[in-house]
Amino acid sequence: MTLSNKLSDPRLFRQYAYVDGKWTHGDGNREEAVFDPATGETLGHIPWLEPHQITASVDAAEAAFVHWRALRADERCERLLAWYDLLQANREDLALLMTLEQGKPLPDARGEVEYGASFVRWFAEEGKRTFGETIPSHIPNAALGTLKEPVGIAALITPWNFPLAMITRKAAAAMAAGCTVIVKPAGETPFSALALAELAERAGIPAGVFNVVLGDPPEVSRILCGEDRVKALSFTGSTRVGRLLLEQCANTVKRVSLELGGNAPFIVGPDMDPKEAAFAAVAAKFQTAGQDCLAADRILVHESIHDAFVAHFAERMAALTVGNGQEGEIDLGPLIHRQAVEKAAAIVDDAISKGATMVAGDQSQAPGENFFMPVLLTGVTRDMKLWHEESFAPVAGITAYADDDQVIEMANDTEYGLAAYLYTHDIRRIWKVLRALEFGMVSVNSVKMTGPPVPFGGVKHSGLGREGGVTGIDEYLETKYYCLGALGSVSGS
Ligand SMILES: NC(=O)c1ccc[n+]([C@@H]2O[C@H](COP(=O)([O-])OP(=O)(O)OC[C@H]3O[C@@H](n4cnc5c(N)ncnc54)[C@H](O)[C@@H]3O)[C@@H](O)[C@H]2O)c1
Ligand SMILES: N[C@@H](CC=O)C(=O)O
Repeated sequence: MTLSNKLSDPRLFRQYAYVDGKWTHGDGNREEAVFDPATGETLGHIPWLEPHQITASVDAAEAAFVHWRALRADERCERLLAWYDLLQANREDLALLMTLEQGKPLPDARGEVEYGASFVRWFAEEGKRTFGETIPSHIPNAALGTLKEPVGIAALITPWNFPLAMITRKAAAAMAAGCTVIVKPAGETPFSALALAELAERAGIPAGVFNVVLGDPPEVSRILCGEDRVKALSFTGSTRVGRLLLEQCANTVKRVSLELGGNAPFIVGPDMDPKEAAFAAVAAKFQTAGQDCLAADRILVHESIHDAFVAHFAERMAALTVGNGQEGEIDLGPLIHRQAVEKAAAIVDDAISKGATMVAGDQSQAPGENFFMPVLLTGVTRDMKLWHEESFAPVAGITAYADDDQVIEMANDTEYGLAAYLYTHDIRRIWKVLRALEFGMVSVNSVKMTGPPVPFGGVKHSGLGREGGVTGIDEYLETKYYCLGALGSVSGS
């Protein structure tokens, strides 16, 4: 059965790029296969656009910008809300597409569709609140103030782990601000992006406002980052590629937003119930099979409850089911590809060779070549890759600590600064640790921390800027200051 036959609406499965409102194939006959990571089956093919076709997407976005920015904010809001309604109405198909190309369990994929759609609704509304300000004038008979104006064309480059929400969190903000966008999704998961384009068209988003380009990643990004007409780049992905793109944007002095890697500490205080904390840590570590920028990568547990915590963690972890995300009650789907499995195995081997203890994680039970069974390691130390690198795999590492000062220092001992978790009910400890953590987001006694009202983003090498929340739209707005002089009757009010 082909993929389109599995969908209620077969037209949501597109194997073309989407430029200027047209489904487009590559002029050079280059293409890429897309696989189901659970089965290795080929789901379809996508074209790689040629350089002149990427430039044509910029032409289209430039032409569309003139009209899109001229709409009233409430007119853009109406179209974005129509898009939101279509995402909701097609939730099942979008979730199935996502599970097939990304591997995450269907309930998680449904959750991501909901999550991704929520950004469209949020920014549809926020677009109506891009207020400028009135500035009390220090210049005689002048009126001073600011206007908020769209920056122009935004290039949005996104990863495979959240194939839909990482696009809508950027695109909805940019489009609500009056910008036009060129999306370059990850080659592993293009079909969610293309379904978004199909639904954008049905929602009445004009041609050229939302474009999806496909191609060789370095080639596409070199063109988009080097294009002077592209005024903003928003990238979500690895720190390695983020650094590269930041350099590429230097010549054209673009607005750059970067949502990069994480290496989240999960700190458990001595006052915590070890079972409650261990169950929370399992949830924070294994979502999306550990392929999550918020994954609890370094679990730091007070020495007084360490052994009990490890026992509860192992018990909860043993109950996790691993398998094809389309089937039944699955907790963990496959990793995205075989290289990810090999990287996970190497990180585990490295930790064991440096003295970590493997409590659980029998890979002979893996249900396929892209699957990695959850691993629990104790005695993790700073010389191990598991401490410094984002494993992006279901590998949990636990380290004991002695006091708050030590755990703060340990938690901050990473180049990353995206998210941190803190589990304790001691308000003094909460305040002290929360303030001392060098992370953009700190979640206290809660695994869930994200959503549309939240300013999502990191410090240090985890990125630049914030997405979502009331400030997320600012990434796509310029502030224009005005001074209206010689007004005669106006004084400095
Ligand atoms: N901070 C966040 O909000 C957030 C959210 C999701 C994922 N991430 C991060 O994303 C990473 C995982 O995603 P990934 O493996 O897709 O990341 P990646 O950096 O390999 O790829 C991200 C995007 O960049 C493109 N790309 C890859 N190599 C490129 C190159 N040399 N030049 C130009 N473009 C290139 C890819 O095609 C993809 O579209 C993790 O580090 C994760 O933490 C961060
Ligand atoms: N889970 C994150 C994405 C990171 O990979 C989010 O909620 O945005």
